[in-house]
Amino acid sequence: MSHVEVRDLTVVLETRTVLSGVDFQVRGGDWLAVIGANGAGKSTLLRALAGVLPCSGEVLIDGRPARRLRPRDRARLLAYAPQAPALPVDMTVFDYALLGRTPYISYLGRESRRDREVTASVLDRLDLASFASRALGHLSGGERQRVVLARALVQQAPVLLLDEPTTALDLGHQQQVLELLDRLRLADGLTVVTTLHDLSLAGQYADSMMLVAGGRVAASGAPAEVLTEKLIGEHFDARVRVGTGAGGRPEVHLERP
Ligand SMILES: Nc1ncnc2c1ncn2[C@@H]1O[C@H](COP(=O)(O)OP(=O)(O)OP(=O)(O)O)[C@@H](O)[C@H]1O
Repeated sequence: MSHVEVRDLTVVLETRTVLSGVDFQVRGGDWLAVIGANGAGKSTLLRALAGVLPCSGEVLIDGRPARRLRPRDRARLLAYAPQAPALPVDMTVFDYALLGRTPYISYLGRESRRDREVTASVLDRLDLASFASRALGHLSGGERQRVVLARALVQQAPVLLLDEPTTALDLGHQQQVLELLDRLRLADGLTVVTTLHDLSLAGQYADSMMLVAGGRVAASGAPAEVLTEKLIGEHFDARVRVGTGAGGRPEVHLERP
């Protein structure tokens, strides 16, 4: 299990400070849901954690500064699924997902039977086995989103960073993906950080939540501490009613003004 600690994370893009002084920790095997209004800085946070954006501050994985890791070692620890990456349209689903094995394949080497087995098994768990030889350009939005997630899972890293992993998915596939992540977390001790716009879903699955507003942490804690009518009203400019669902977890309902 890998513990993630972030200290004073700051990201400046062009001349704008998009994230400022962000501190948080995720215990190994826990699920943190990052929420916030459009433009709050959620994707930027995940990209900075994934090491694809320059940032200041510190990202520590099990106490080791991520910036000092070689890209290959970092990729074995952290897998990142962006929201809507540009995909090579002619590449097959299988070959794209297999790219997740890159950190395990030696330079100029070829993938092993195990690499192909891991890839096939993840595609199967995401209902993508029958798409394996299909070109990425010939997929629906939800199928593409599952393929991006598949590539991240194929990486078998102990920390998963997922940017809005369910936005394009139908209800059944949302449930399938979130349940799969939860099972992997419980069985393999994966540490999961997701951004999620669906606040009720976030509240159902996350151990802890962090509300980001204007590039800063506005609130963090257990789902019931973050999903309050007051905080949601203030930071999303939305009128909601927060009820209590299964297991005492908060459920957020939009109310007509
Ligand atoms: N290259 C850039 N240069 C300057 N500002 C940028 C750049 N990229 C993103 N931003 C700004 O940074 C802010 C945070 O963007 P980010 O994508 O992290 O938001 P988000 O919380 O993920 O939003 P959403 O919910 O809409 O996906 C936004 O105001 C965005 O316009």
